[in-house]
Amino acid sequence: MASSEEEGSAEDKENTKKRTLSTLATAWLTFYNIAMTAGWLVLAIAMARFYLEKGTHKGLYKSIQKTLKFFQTFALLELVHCALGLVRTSVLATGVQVSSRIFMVWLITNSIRQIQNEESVLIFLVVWTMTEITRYSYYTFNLLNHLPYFIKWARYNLFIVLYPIGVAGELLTIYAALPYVRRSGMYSLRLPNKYNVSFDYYYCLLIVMCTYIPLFPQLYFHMLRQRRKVLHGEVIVEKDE
Ligand SMILES: CCCCCCCCCCCCC[C@@H](O)CC(=O)SCCNC(=O)CCNC(=O)[C@H](O)C(C)(C)COP(=O)(O)OP(=O)(O)OC[C@H]1O[C@@H](n2cnc3c(N)ncnc32)[C@H](O)[C@@H]1OP(=O)(O)O
Repeated sequence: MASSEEEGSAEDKENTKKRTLSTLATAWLTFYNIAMTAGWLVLAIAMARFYLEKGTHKGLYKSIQKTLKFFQTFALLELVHCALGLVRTSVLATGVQVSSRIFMVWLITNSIRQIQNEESVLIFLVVWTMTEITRYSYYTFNLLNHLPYFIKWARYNLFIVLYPIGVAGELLTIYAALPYVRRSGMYSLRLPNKYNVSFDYYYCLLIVMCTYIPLFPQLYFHMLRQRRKVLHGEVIVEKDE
């Protein structure tokens, strides 16, 4: 049987391990959030400079695409943070949010050059940039225990208008892509083929557009609940947590 001294030292070791892990997690998250805030700030400055110099949004996507692809893809780490339990966040909401962004960047805007100059692309780019600068700076200052109220306010109020505008920009962009996808048959597999499988990217896009109808309200109401919790101190139990 272990003596109470041995039990005490095992408990101490366990506590030290937990503290080290929590310090490492906080250090990593602080680094991650600072890097992401900086990345989206770089994007904001690049977009503003492009517009001031050229006086048009045409060509803007091409000029910022590398930075956008890098930082938006880096956000896949948010799923890892959830999976490892580093953040107390909704896995479902994070999964939908991140996958739809990756989808928009890689499988729509990056893949279909003809739509890159659409106004709708500018809309979601501006909205995403405003959202992410606010969100990541909120997380950073929160971790450092120095959260200015205006950042907290912005994080839990701006989304009320930015979310619907961003979603409208995304849906209009997918809609603009439809004729090009239909004409080119891109990412589609027609029968007959050796796998005996058919896939039509055009119909896939129509389905993705339809999935916004049930999924977007879920995200929006999730954020409204977070808002009530953070700004008004209400205790809320999330179903998937
Ligand atoms: C394969 C094809 C798929 C296609 C699917 C199509 C379906 C599409 C449906 C709709 C898509 C929406 C599209 C979207 O791209 C549109 C826009 O973004 S428009 C712009 C406006 N957007 C927003 O405002 C985004 C809002 N969303 C979010 O903030 C998050 O992504 C979300 C996951 C939705 C919510 O975040 P969360 O649940 O994490 O809430 P909190 O921020 O309050 O955080 C909860 C706690 O976790 C801590 N946390 C989270 N992350 C971090 C971090 N990185 N570092 C440190 N701490 C973190 C946070 O502080 C909270 O902790 P505590 O409770 O202790 O304070």
